[in-house]
Amino acid sequence: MTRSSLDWKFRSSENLRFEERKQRMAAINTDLSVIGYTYEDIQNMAQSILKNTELRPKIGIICGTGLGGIADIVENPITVSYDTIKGFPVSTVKGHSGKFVFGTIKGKEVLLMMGRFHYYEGYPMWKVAMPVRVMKAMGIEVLLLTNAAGGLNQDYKTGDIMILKDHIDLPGLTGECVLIGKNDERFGPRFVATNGAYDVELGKKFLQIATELGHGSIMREGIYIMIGGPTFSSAAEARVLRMFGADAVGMSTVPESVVGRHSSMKIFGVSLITDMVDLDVGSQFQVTHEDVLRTANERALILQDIFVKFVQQI
Ligand SMILES: O=P(O)(O)O[C@H]1O[C@H](CO)[C@@H](O)[C@H]1O
Ligand SMILES: Nc1nc2[nH]cnc2c(=O)[nH]1
Repeated sequence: MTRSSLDWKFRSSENLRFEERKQRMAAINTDLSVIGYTYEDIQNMAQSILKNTELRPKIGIICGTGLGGIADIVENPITVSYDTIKGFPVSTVKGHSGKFVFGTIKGKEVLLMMGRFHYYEGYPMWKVAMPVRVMKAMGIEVLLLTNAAGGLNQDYKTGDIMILKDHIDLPGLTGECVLIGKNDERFGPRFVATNGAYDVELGKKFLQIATELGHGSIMREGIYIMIGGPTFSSAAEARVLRMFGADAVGMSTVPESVVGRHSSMKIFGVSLITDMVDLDVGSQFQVTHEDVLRTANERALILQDIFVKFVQQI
């Protein structure tokens, strides 16, 4: 290689590095006022989805991992696949099929999200919960959140069903709150209280229905903590989460709950305890996504029975 071609190679790789550095700086200095979808984007998405149906449900359900079976109780379903909605993210996790389902449950109109978005999929936090704004724009007033979670409370068992009393937004506490960015007051206020986010009456109703159906012994009420994932917690980390006061851990729900609250929605949350988190440092037990899906599948019918009655009574 001649000296001049070597020079050229060196200079072009320097230029590349400079360009890369410039791009990185631009990303770091991203103007927060342009992050996210505008109010108009959200309205447009909502209107385009609603073109598929005459239904105008007020109850929205987000199905957790492996909990898409809730859709089996929907009568006359009309599905709208996420990939047909311009600007909508796509589901990438097994157990999240990636579509909206409109229909009725015992005559009551509902909208299901079969497939949510998680931070660990690579979506920025504001995108993870953006569909909640779309649901609000479609007329949803009551948001029912479901998830698969690991049990931290040692009194819990795999297969238990935990009604959320409260949550801990671990990403939010460490600077990844879903509401970071310029606030558009048409979505909700700049500052929003998140205490008391989970509707007490809805919680009581769910518990009562589950108990009447004979499932009282597996019902729990507790606190959900969100971690970013996709790693399941180490035993030492899980001990910290338990010390924080959490009863169950998962990688979702909290951003949706916060955005729902910001949008003045009534919120209910329920976790299926798909596995018990190992708190024993040194243990070789390794939970898998398949374990989570298996428990979700085993409890599908019970959750369906409870949801039929629950939705009827909202
Ligand atoms: O929270 P959902 O979506 O139910 O899923 C839970 O299950 C997955 C892990 O198996 C994680 O995504 C965790 O958050
Ligand atoms: N251990 C554990 N189990 C889960 N099941 C669903 N999510 C989780 C999680 O974050 N940790």
